[in-house]
Amino acid sequence: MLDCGGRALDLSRPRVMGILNVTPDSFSDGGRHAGLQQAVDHALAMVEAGAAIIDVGGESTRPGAEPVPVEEELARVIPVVEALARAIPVPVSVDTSQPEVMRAAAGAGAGLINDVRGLRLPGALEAARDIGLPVCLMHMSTLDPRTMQQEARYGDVVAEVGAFLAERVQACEALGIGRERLVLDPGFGFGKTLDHNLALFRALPELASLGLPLLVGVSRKGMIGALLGDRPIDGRLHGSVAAALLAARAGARILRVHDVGPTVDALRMLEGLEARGG
Ligand SMILES: Nc1nc2ncc(COP(=O)(O)OP(=O)(O)O)nc2c(=O)[nH]1
Repeated sequence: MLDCGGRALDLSRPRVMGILNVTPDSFSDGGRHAGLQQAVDHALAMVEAGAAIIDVGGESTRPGAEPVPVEEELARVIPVVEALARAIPVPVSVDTSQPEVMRAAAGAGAGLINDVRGLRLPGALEAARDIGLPVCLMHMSTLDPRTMQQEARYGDVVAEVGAFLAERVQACEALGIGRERLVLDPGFGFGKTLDHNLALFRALPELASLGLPLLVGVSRKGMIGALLGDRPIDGRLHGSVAAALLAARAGARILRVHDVGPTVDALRMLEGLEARGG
């Protein structure tokens, strides 16, 4: 059980994290939920469809994305976190690397920090320590989405991503952020080629053996399109659901997805059929 600021996230079985991008330029749904009411309505619909947590992001981190000024990220994210903390019964996570946004989001009622940069920006570790919420630590090859794909070079991607995550856990523990607050994420698509992503996906059981809950985010990403013969983004639903299902079977505990209903149904089928040995 993850204590998300007083709201529990039961990780005894795989859970779905609904993506709420309040950005104009996210790779698959930019601009769709930029208004406050649209954002709240979409979050409510995802909770209704079975999302166990809603992830609010104000900065696109797709390859090549331009950085967002902190003031702009705050303006996009904090009103939505405040509204959702009142409107929905499940935890709200904030997808940010900025310490100021982490602190403001915690004050606004966020229950988890989702940092694609693994608390590597100056002040991020201290902010995470101070606010006391659970943190998802994700691997990204550089700190900048504009360069991460150029830096997609590994001797052994699984070993190197695993070592990175272990190092970030140690950095957290050194500041008193206990393992019980940590979630790990190999960062699919963040400075990885297709082959790297496939190697990491196949190594999920190994990464799960690090002993901390795994978050997997492959929804609608390039690796899905590539495996479906360069399928465009709006044709990646079925592939995304299949990948989420296989990630859950491999040990992932949080599946970060755009399409909550189909993913929840797939996980329920997995649970029902496998639990009953069907
Ligand atoms: N922990 C975690 N967080 C993430 N945040 C954003 C994206 C990118 O997807 P999306 O938010 O849909 O796109 P964008 O970054 O363009 O907003 N992927 C992950 C992920 O794989 N893991």
